[in-house]
Amino acid sequence: FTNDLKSVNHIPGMRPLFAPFSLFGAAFGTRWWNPGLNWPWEWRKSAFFNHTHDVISIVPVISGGSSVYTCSMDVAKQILAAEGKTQLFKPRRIVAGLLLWGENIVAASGDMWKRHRRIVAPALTSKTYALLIIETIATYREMVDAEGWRDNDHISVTDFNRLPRKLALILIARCGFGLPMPWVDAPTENGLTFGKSLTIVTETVIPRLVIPTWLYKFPIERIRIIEAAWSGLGSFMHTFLESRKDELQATDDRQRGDILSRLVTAMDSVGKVSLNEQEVLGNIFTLMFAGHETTASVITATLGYLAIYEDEQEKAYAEIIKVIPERQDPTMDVLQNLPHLLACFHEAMRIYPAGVAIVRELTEDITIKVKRPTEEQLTLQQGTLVVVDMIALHHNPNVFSEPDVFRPSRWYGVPEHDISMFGMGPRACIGRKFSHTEALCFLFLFLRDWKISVPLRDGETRKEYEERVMGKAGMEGLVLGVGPISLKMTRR
Ligand code: HEM
Repeated sequence: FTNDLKSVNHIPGMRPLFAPFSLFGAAFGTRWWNPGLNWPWEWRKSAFFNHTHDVISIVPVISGGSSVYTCSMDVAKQILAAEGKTQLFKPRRIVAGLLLWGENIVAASGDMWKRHRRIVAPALTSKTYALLIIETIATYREMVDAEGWRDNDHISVTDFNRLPRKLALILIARCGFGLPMPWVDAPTENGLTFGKSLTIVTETVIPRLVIPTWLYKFPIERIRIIEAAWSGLGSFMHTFLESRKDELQATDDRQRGDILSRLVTAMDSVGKVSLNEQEVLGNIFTLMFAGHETTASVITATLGYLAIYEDEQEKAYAEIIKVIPERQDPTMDVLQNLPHLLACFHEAMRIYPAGVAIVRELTEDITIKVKRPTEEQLTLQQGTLVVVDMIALHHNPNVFSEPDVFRPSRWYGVPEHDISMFGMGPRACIGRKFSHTEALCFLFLFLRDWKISVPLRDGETRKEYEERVMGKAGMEGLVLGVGPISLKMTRR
């Protein structure tokens, strides 16, 4: 413990029994003696001594390694700017959940990361975004039919969160990989639909890591279903990849524009632009995780806030009907011309930054400048685990005034590369445009057709509702999201 304190330069902070990223830490939940997994949300105001400290340390007394956390934009930028040289590394134990299918862009470090990024980032092209708009419109219509909304003028939906989650998974599957995934799909031999298997797989990464393999032999229904979903999907993906390879070889059609065709093409290349089959699979699954829960969680939060703040909703509606008065469907030009709606999406993302933590291990000492509590230089030692706490950073009153207030106008005119919720430096998100296109297109269609409000309890004010419902956030799968929200919808 004394050595651990020394390794983090005695920076003040928490001294819990278990480290947050350790097995015991995660198992016990958030209590005063154990931060657990939800402390970044629950202690977002207090953890950094009410934001009077730019950095804190967490040094566990019983088990787990020590770490240094920051809630400062300046410090985060100083640390992440070092990426691409040699000073940062993604610890394998932290990204283990992302390695279940193979090496990939999110989990890799150093030269391996450069190779993956060089291939995967350019695989998202203008053709991908054009397809995404077409598919978002089609999927929205499928959803309206399947949910029975077409002939109703007044609708109440509980647990609205499941709808954007399903929409986003369908869209990344269809547009990224050409995978067949309708809103309502047919069951297969083992009773699991393709969509259901994919959903189970994306939701059970942590159980899959923790459950020992021998337990899969026992007749426990829940575990049997998890196993069936993982193995069924594994063999499906293998066959699917083989057939796409044959298709591409037969037609030499390398210009299809979906992400998978680009990745499969990299299997034929050599050196700095090549991937093997396991790496292609690894990237497919990683993009599916990174590309659906994040955007879905922010779409839900945006609608949750717009239902409470009706003035912001009316402003968004006015913007929508101004760009397309005849209720036509949106095009890319139209979607790029919705500054208020985009600002609403960014503000919901600031309050719930879906990517909660940027985690790196230092491969050499680095010296950073901090401002709080006093201006000084601080040396962080090689081997230190450094975490940018995205929740504390985006709720830091030194960066965002009145951070608890939903105020979209704070994002007007902010350049794209300053939208910090997508990360910073060379490893910032490659899916920003994908996420913007999908979210704006869906929000456009939804708000054009429906006026939304919230089901208040008797005598409850909107402010009280906001505290009761929007204050309850937590980890959903691998990302932060608002708890279940209900919406009342009235046809426009
Ligand atoms: C609201 C939506 C999203 C948010 C808030 C978000 C957030 C982030 C953040 C914070 C990072 C940096 C992580 C780090 O440095 O460790 C990141 C990286 C990444 N994101 Fe996103 N993301 C979103 C949507 C997407 C989508 C739609 C895709 C894919 C289609 C995607 C793919 C990726 C990938 C592949 C990386 C890793 C980049 C690298 O390491 O080089 N993300 N994202």
